[in-house]
Amino acid sequence: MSAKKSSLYESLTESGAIALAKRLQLFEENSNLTCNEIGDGNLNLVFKLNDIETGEGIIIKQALPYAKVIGESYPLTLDRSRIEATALLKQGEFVPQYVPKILYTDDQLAITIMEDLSRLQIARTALIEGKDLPLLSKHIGEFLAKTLFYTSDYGLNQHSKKSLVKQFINPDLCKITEDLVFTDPFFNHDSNDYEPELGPDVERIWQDQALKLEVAKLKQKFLTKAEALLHGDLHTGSIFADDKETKVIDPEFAYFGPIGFDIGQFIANLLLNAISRDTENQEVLYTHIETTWNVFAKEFTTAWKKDALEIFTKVDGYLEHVLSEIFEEAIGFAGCEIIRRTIGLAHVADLDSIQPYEKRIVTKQIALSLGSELIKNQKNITKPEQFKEYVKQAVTL
Ligand SMILES: Nc1ncnc2c1ncn2[C@@H]1O[C@H](COP(=O)(O)OP(=O)(O)O)[C@@H](O)[C@H]1O
Ligand SMILES: CSC[C@H]1O[C@H](OP(=O)(O)O)[C@H](O)[C@@H]1O
Repeated sequence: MSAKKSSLYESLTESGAIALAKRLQLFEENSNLTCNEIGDGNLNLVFKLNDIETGEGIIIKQALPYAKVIGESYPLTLDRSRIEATALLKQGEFVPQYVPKILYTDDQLAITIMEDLSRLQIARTALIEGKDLPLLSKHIGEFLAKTLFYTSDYGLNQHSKKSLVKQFINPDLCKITEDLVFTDPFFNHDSNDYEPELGPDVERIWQDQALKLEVAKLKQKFLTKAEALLHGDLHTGSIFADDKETKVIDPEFAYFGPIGFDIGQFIANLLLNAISRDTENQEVLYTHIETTWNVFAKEFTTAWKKDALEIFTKVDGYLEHVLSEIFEEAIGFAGCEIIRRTIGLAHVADLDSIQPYEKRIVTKQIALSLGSELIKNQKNITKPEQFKEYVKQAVTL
């Protein structure tokens, strides 16, 4: 079986990508172009085209009718390309400074052509190399506050919100998250992938009924709480950054879900990087986590006070209630992301590149313990400053 595709669809080759770019007059007809397929993600093709003389470049991203990392046995809708391009354009209305410029889209060919961001570095790689990325959390806090507030029922009128929800019905990609983040890691499922030394720790997770009850509640929120237009996969591999600039890419998992999910995924990936470091180098990550939340809360509050449309937003205590629910859910979602990145199908280089092997195993044990603690203690962690304490507690378990 394969995903539905139009008769116009064909997957691009490097020479096909050059021909397309010239046909679209994105370069001069006689320009001398190079093209390389550079996709290192799990799902799509990414072609980087450069003009040899001027150095100018563009990126052509194309969805395949299946998940690249698994192969044709895992059909996947091409509609994710439309969703990704539409989400980038929508986010660009609120925070153009934090998303790539879109040059062209074609839903039939499942193609998005965008600005080449190669001047920046993928944040995960930069953090693994020990870079600080000083503005990362300030920028992501603002990205989160504005994209989430202005697509929520607080910031949109009822009809506009519903019509936007219709454009972002994304069942295939949501199913991946429902399975890989919220289900498989908590059961003995074939998709799980972990070192044999982690067997007893994994078994403990599968047996932990209190943990599984909390995961069930979080999964239910992911399934039903259409609060705002999420990025849907906001890990540090979906962010380009340097010391001054930040750009968020790859929102093909976008759908209307709980605001805390985007925040939780980002925080989880900062924590995964933190625990991969020696203790003395972890502080910068905890500061990033605090800043992400503080900037998010400040910008969300500003938008609420300035632009809220919902009449109840004027009621004392409602904003505080909404923010504390978002925070609590973010902690729980962060715990699920940490566990799935440790023992599920899709790992992260922060953990998998740790040497020697014994240190990698110990760090993964810490990750599992930390993920479980966050899920079970959502209600007790009420401030971002408390993360450090919980990590320390998890390390000593
Ligand atoms: N706009 C861009 N500029 C430069 N490189 C990009 C751009 N978009 C994607 N890439 C490269 O392609 C890789 C995969 O892109 P991504 O959108 O994450 O694909 P996938 O959807 O398969 O995960 C990124 O890690 C990055 O190296
Ligand atoms: C079979 S998809 C696994 C995993 O990959 C996605 O990430 P990315 O597109 O950035 O490579 C997403 O996190 C999925 O859970």
